[in-house]
Amino acid sequence: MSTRSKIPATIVTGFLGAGKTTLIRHLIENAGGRRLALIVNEFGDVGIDGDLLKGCGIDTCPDENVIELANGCICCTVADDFLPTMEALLAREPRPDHIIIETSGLALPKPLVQAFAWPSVKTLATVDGVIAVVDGAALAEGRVANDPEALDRQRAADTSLDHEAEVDELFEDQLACADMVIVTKTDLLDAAGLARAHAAIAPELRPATRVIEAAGGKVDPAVLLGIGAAVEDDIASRPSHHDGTSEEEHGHDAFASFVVELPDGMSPDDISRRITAAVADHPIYRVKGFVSVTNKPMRLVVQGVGPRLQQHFDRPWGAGEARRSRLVVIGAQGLDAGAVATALGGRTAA
Ligand SMILES: Nc1nc2c(ncn2[C@@H]2O[C@H](COP(=O)(O)OP(=O)(O)OP(=O)(O)O)[C@@H](O)[C@H]2O)c(=O)[nH]1
Repeated sequence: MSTRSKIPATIVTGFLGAGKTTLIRHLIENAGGRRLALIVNEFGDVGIDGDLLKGCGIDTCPDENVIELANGCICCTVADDFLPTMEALLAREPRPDHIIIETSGLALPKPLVQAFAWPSVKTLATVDGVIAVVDGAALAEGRVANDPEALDRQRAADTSLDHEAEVDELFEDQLACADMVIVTKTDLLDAAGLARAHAAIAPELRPATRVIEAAGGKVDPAVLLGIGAAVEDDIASRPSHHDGTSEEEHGHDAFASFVVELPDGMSPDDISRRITAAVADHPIYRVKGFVSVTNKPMRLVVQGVGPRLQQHFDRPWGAGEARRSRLVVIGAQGLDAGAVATALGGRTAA
């Protein structure tokens, strides 16, 4: 048994586009000297979130402390990807003070918590808390995280699948596992919208779960870290729709993901118009990526969550960096990659 104290780890879960990366970015920037290590998992195989979290220029969170796991959903690859990564991280000197794990928006948090009961991890680390991030604006509009009309069109086209049930179950699992819930995007909400968002999550919460509101991910790290829940010892009190199911039955088959490569010369307005049209016509939950705009030295970050779209230039393209324009698209199973790529004015990347 190690005489050293266990390293606390915080699992940040939440549906696609809820605001996990934004919350973690603020946390890194305000970590107050704590040495943080991040494990970032994405459903698609292009690491957008990891890239956004790297290069934040904070000494206590250098790039090598941001580890990307982009081979699919972390909850399905626990033994192959997550455990070896954790073991390597726990062997590092100096040890991190705290580990933050951002799951993909489609991940179930519980299998990840269970990994902390593995002997190689249990003696060295503990789950300090599970934080579920929920999209307050989407909840206020009466959608968990998706566009109900697009889903209805999809269901009409494919009656064998119940995508809404999959999304709802995932949402409920993420909330039922949480020690703390962050209701994001409150800057977009009035008091009535905020009340609707709270009402939508209330039935899913365990009695002790704290709910915090946030705009722009601004939550004091002292609130997020140090919950001390030792979640791996309390797993039985966190019900899941997927208890007793195998990895194949987690329901990720209900989702599709691909990358669209855009040609040079598209303007931010072109891209915005095209994404808006594609989201209106196809069951797309999430679009995100980096775009090279002609004659602009800066990289354009494109973020779509359901019908809501944001763009900003984040940093100059590096000297030796290929200026590629690539968007990750995540949607319901059966999403027509070719048709979406055409609607976006590009082609699917190999
Ligand atoms: N207006 C507003 N936008 C927000 C807020 N938090 C996040 N966003 C935006 O929502 C979009 C998604 O935010 P992310 O932080 O990338 O969400 P995520 O949960 O990490 O997304 P995935 O990893 O793809 O599941 C981005 O365009 C953010 O700028 C907020 O508090 N207010």
